[in-house]
Amino acid sequence: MKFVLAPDSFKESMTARKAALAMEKGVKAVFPDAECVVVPMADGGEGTVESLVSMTNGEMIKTEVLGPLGESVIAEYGLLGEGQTAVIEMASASGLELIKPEDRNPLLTTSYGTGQLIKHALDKGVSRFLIGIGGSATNDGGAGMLQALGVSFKDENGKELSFGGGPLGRLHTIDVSGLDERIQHVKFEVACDVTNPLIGNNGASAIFGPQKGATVDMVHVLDQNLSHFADVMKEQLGQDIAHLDGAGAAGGLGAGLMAFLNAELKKGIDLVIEYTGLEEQIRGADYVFTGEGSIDAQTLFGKTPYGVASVAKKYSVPVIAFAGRIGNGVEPLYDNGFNVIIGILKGVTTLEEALDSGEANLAFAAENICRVLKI
Ligand SMILES: Nc1ncnc2c1ncn2[C@@H]1O[C@H](COP(=O)(O)OP(=O)(O)OP(=O)(O)O)[C@@H](O)[C@H]1O
Ligand SMILES: O=C(O)[C@H](O)CO
Repeated sequence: MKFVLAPDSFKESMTARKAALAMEKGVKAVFPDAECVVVPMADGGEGTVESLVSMTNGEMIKTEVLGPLGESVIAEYGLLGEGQTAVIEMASASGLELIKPEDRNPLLTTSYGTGQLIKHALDKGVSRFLIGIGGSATNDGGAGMLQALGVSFKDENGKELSFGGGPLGRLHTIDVSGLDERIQHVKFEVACDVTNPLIGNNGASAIFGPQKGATVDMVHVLDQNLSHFADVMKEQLGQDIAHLDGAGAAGGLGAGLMAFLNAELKKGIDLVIEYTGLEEQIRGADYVFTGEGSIDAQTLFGKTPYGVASVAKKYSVPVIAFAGRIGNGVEPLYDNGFNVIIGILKGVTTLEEALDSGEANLAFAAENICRVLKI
């Protein structure tokens, strides 16, 4: 009997790998000879690097880069087991969590450190990048990342623009002649957390500017600046990306990646499914176990267990989903590949206790499900 164990992390309780191993423990208690394939999942956001690195026996690489305010930070990225693919979460170098709330200012913050991570991985000889974008402190259209890779953004006096979403309003000339030439030979795939366009009422500045410290006036300036950036890109590079889905992700880093690095933006979960080879594992499996901290009405909108269940549905493999918390509105999941949704708690406890006992509770729930399967 073959089980594919493909949960996401249970936030603040266990990583995806720990959750998968807890499931394995439960399965083995009932079916000691079962084949268990552990596939720690993620949706392109937090935990993606860790899951893909552990799945492929890759390595984590740490390096010093410039943080969002130009300070020095130690960021990390993953090199997958085959040695050809780098997996980078932009938030590691340019994330909101790196700055104290009172210091957040998207007029000043830069994505430069993300570009330095890309450069570091190019030096290791990779030919493919998976970049998770979101959770950024920045609103610079990816200009900082591009500066780190050799692109020059000049004002009308020929002076290089300083960092941040503020100076972009003075952009006059884009010079791509210094762009790292290795870029032409590598493929960029981007796991995007949102589909917002670059500018306008639904754009990067209006929707995500405030969480990065922008006041109402700053949002206005930032939006105008990104709009100017888009005009210059259109005029000088022939790239019209301002209204494309995802161009506004991570303060417009989505736009910069598409326009300059020819990157393809995809849903994070779809990329993780592809990179983990989940589909090949599920084909021919008897059961798929998935799960996440919370399974609720949002799960249907592209969350990890939904992605896993969609693949299983294609091959008619039954799916059992485990959750710490089951919210309202999960019924549509039963028509979308989920056969069963199980809450793992044994009884009423505090959240703290529940989070602490996650692995034991999940293993016990998985064991009990297997006991049902065995009847
Ligand atoms: N072991 C657990 N037992 C009980 N509840 C849990 C457990 N682990 C997580 N949770 C609940 O799930 C919540 C986190 O949900 P989840 O892991 O799905 O993250 P999310 O932020 O909802 O989703 P995403 O990571 O996709 O944005 C926690 O706040 C907690 O309420
Ligand atoms: O970083 C951000 O701006 C948000 O997570 C949306 O991508």
